[in-house]
Amino acid sequence: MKVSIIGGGGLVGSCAASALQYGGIVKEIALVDVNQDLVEGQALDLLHGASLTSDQKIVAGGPELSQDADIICITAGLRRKPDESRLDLINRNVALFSNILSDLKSAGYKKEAKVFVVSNPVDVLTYLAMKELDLPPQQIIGLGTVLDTTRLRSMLAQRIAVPPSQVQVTIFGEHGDSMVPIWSNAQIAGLPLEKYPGVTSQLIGEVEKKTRGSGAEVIKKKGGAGFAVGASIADVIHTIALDQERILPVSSLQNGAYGLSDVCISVPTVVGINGAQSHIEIELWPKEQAALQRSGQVLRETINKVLGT
Ligand SMILES: NC(=O)C1=CN([C@@H]2O[C@H](COP(=O)(O)OP(=O)(O)OC[C@H]3O[C@@H](n4cnc5c(N)ncnc54)[C@H](O)[C@@H]3O)[C@@H](O)[C@H]2O)C=CC1
Ligand SMILES: CC(=O)C(=O)O
Repeated sequence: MKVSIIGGGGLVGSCAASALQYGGIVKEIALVDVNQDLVEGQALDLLHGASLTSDQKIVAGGPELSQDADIICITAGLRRKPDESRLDLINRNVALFSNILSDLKSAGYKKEAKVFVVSNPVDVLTYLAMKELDLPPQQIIGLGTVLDTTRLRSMLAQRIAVPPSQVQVTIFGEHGDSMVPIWSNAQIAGLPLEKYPGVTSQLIGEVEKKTRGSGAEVIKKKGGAGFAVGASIADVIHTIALDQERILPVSSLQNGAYGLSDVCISVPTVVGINGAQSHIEIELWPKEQAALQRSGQVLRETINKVLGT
């Protein structure tokens, strides 16, 4: 299993590469970036730790490194400014992303390749990749609300002093302001969240607010997300590589579940070796269902505005 990371010289791409190195599951990590010195430096730094981590091949270079990749992860992009919404970023990022897709098409890629989009605004760029690349839609996946979901679980766990892995709550919708935390099915170790000792609606509201503001808070304090997004990327890549068919809130093209269609957005998705294999539809509270529809509309309107499709 070979993974190429386009934007691998940057913060997100290099943190993803480091998480993949510790994971030890993929055999080859190829870092691609327009900043040649930076990407060579990142690859060298990873290589220096190889004898302590795993026996992976680590290389750096240009778009040709994606030709034989099984998963092409795109993290290249401009960062969000602290006061800028992720959707505002699209005007600056769409041209850059289109160039990357053109480079990919010129260099060539495997027909079984999975293209995994992380650059923001991730849902819109996932849709653009799906339109531009000659691949089945299920092979195009966006990170979607995987990062938001781990942020929510981890911070809720800290507030109520339980292990983060025992918190079950998922965010659907846009990776952005209209994200929809699904509290109707939330559990702690299989127990209903609302009955768990110490959980109040005020606490839930506070953790939700903190999660919505997490991206901006991290940008303000350290320039951008790195470790958590790197771990999130590695989690999705390992799920594909091991064909685990785990249910993850990745972004993918919708074809009717939850009344959503012709938009890439996060809903629970079975992820395996074929990519985003199917969507799982569950009953939501009416206000959650309505919020998800609104989130889909936000993305559709943006796609109409900036891509004209
Ligand atoms: N979906 C998500 O959950 C998250 C998405 N992001 C997004 O990830 C993107 C990258 O963020 P950072 O790594 O912090 O930025 P960064 O500035 O550290 O890295 C971006 C890298 O992309 C490279 N690059 C630019 N144009 C390129 C091209 N045509 N081909 C190859 N490489 C190219 C740059 O040289 C740079 O090394 C941003 O769009 C950011 O908003 C960041 C965090 C979370
Ligand atoms: C930058 C971004 O999208 C995040 O940290 O959530």
